[in-house]
Amino acid sequence: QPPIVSSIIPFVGCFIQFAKNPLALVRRSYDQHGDIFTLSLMGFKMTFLLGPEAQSVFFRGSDSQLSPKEAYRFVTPVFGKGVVYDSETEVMYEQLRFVKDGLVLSQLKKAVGIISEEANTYFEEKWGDAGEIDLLYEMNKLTILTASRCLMGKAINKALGRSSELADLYHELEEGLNPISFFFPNLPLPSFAKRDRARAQVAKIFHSIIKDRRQSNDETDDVLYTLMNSKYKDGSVLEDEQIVGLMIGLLFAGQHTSSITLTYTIFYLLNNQQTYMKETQADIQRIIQQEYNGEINYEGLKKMNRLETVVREVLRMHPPLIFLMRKVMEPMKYKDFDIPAGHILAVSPQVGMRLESVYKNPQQFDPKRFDQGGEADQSLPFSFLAFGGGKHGCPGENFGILQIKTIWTVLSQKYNLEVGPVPPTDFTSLVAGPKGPCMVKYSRKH
Ligand code: HEM
Repeated sequence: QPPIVSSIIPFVGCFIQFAKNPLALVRRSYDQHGDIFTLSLMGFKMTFLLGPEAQSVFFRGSDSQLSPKEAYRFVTPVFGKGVVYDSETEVMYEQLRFVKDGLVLSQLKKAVGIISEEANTYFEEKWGDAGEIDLLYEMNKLTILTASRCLMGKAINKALGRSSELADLYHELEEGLNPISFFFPNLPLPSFAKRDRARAQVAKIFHSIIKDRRQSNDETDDVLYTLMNSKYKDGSVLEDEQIVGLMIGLLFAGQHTSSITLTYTIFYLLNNQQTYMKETQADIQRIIQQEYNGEINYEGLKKMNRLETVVREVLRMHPPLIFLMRKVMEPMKYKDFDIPAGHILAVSPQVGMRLESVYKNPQQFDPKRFDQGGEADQSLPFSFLAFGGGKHGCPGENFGILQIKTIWTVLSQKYNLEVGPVPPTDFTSLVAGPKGPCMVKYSRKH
């Protein structure tokens, strides 16, 4: 069996160190034991695989051997019953297929127009000419608007009325899913009760949108339309409850991950004025302004290579999902080690992408490593982990990156920003982002 990281307290094991600073513990254990080791946490055995070779075992495993469902069941209070990880494996695959069908290229192309329109309106209405804001909070509010409009059309703005309501409800959903909920999903915590109330309210709003769509015979071709018209292999359609759960799950998966990455991207760009900021803005001028006459579109954004490499480097250094997990269903082997059924198998994008053996000078922000022909092109498969990999790799990768690029393009053409140094990361929440508040001064460009 893999080496067990020693601890003095039986049962509790390394839990206290893990809860305080999980990444330091994982990194220390890697330095001591190498690419596979087990942490004992409140009776759970969590076996970590680190480095591309070990990580490939995680991503190449079949679902019957390495189950994401069994590891992620704790999200059910948010996603809902019968949705993705709470459904039979075959049904889960089909639901994930519907999601992928909803995020095809034609949808992404439309999304750029929607996102830039929403972002423009948001800045005009909320920001005005000058002021100071908490960037992370603002990007959260904005991305939930842009993403929900892309998923279910203008009806969401009408249904919400007040633009911050959905963001507030989502905040409560997120507060109710912290790392503790993985170990104790049913504790009677106040944040869990709040989470359940928030879920019921979000579900009510989404149900009303589905009902309106049906009654008005609206055939707007978006993700909601795709879900409403998808059929399982047996010919049945999704129940409304499942559609609602998938929409909640998609927004949940995509919102904080994107807004955190966007916030860090802005901090890194502004902290690298003479290099990456200059290059990125020159690209906006050359591509968006000159080539496309100021129109922000999919083709133009795709050509903005420097911005893309900045976003990828931000994701390497600050992946919002710091641990990915599967439950071992059948005993398996890695090198000479037997991993027994029942262990939770984990990879850590945060630790794994800062290994010196994988990326040179891993603590240094260097987007050029993602240039064509650069260092990252020669790296082994499963070196870049921010979007996971294998059959459960993120289906929202292109959408997420496009959303970040679009919002930055709108924002940076409108305002000058003044920011402090890049904030440290808060690792206590399930989705790890900059420690707030992230105060930023802005003034309109003339
Ligand atoms: C910067 C933004 C994003 C990051 C860093 C990110 C990261 C990830 C990662 C690491 C996984 C793999 C989880 C695992 O293997 O256990 C994942 C899965 C997933 N993501 Fe994303 N994501 C982002 C944006 C989005 C967006 C915008 C959407 C939807 C529109 C989305 C939907 C999903 C879904 C549905 C899954 C589950 C896939 C499966 O289990 O097969 N993500 N994401």
